[in-house]
Amino acid sequence: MAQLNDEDKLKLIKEAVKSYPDFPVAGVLFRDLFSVLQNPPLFALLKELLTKKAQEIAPAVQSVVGLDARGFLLGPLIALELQIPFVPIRKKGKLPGKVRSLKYALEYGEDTVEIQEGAIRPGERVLIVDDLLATGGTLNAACQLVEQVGGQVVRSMIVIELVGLKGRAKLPVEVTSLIQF
Ligand SMILES: O=P(O)(O)OC[C@H]1O[C@H](OP(=O)(O)OP(=O)(O)O)[C@H](O)[C@@H]1O
Ligand SMILES: Nc1ncnc2[nH]cnc12
Repeated sequence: MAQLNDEDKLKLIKEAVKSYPDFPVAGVLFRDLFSVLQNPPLFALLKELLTKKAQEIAPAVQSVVGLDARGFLLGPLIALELQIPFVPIRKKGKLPGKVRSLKYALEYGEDTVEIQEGAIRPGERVLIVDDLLATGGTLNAACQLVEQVGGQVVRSMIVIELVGLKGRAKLPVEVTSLIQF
């Protein structure tokens, strides 16, 4: 795969994302990144592209924040490669110690996400990573939470952007997506 350019690599990754109509509810076309992770050469390409992109869009970033749950599959790969801390944002009730919480609206209903106090130093330059951007509610809540504990969100990055849902319009920070549907 060494002779492929980045565009070719992204095309292969996009082709490997399996789509499931009407999951988890009728009317949703579910885009499943796990089908890429189940293919080691493609997973390696994804890791390479994410790390390269992170260095490009967020120079001097000091920590990577990943979102529960699928952001935990990607964020640590980047953080380890860049030798900076990985910090999780989890759904309510999963993180020990003192936490800061934020409730946010979903398409239907609401959810709460949390971060550990002290996980990010004041003024720290943060890159937020997740697998997918749909309505933008989750990523927007994550940006707010990082700012509330004193961090500075310099950029966010996701693998899959569902363009039709216009999630990026909801975000206070620029978002970079590798592939778009
Ligand atoms: O842009 P939004 O409309 O907020 O949707 C995007 C979020 O939805 C999915 O997570 P989900 O909440 O399904 O959790 P999971 O990763 O635990 O499956 C996805 O991994 C994003 O985090
Ligand atoms: N269509 C979708 N596919 C996968 N994950 C999602 N999270 C929110 N919408 C999604």
